Amino acid sequence: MSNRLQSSSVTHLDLKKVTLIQQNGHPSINQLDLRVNHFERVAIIGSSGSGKTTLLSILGTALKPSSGEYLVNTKNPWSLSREKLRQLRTQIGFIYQAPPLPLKQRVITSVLAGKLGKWPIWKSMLSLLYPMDIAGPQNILEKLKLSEALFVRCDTLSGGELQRVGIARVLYQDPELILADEPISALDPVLSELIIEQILHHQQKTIVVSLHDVEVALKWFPRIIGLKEGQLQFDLPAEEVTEEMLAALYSSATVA
Ligand SMILES: Nc1ncnc2c1ncn2[C@@H]1O[C@H](COP(=O)(O)OP(=O)(O)OP(=O)(O)O)[C@@H](O)[C@H]1O
Repeated sequence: MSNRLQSSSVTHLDLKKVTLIQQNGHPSINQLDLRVNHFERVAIIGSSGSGKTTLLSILGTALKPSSGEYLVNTKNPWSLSREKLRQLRTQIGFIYQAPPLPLKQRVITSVLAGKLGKWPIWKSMLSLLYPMDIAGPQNILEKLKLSEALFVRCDTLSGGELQRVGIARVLYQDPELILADEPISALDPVLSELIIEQILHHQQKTIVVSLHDVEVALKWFPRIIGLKEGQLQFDLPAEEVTEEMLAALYSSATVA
């Protein structure tokens, strides 16, 4: 069996009436039905607080639904053994708005950490002390216009540079599912386009990205999900999203 089709492979994702209630009793995601198919490219748009990060966190198994069902390849990840869930998570890469990188760490170590879940323990431990691969991270950082940062410490980088280190780490991880939360929030328009292109570069991945930049979403993603108050406002091919739909999505009027 090929490496890409192990039992931990991520082929499709299903949310069935999923609700996520926060500690304050507020539902960030409310009765959401959604299916994401293998190798799909999906952009989630919606105003601040509409639930984009929460939805991505559920898809990435960082948050467990309060009710409803989340299935990865027809299996509930929360019913898997600890080891199976760990294996599944090695196939999920999460790109954060502000990546939680140890600031004293060198960039190369932070990028190599993308493989920690996939390498044997001895190699992972050694890579924290001595880079086990230089060409791999260098190659990815070059594509993200950050090759000069390979050996510098993360605390010497700007917010946009740090954001790209977080992206490099996930690209180095080479997961089957990429979830990206506002991956271009700290980048200028030229870099934003380049980075989105790099994230989408590999055809054999399922990619779900939240974006505030609607133009970028419509230009690069064939499927657009409009989220409002934790519910689907629309789920359409990009070419069918109209100005009126966008105006309603970002208006303060509440969901009926
Ligand atoms: N830990 C938490 N405790 C309580 N409420 C939370 C928590 N995290 C998020 N929320 C609330 O859940 C809702 C959805 O938040 P979420 O971060 O998913 O939105 P978002 O669409 O990603 O917002 P943004 O575009 O500003 O990043 C918001 O009302 C937010 O205040």
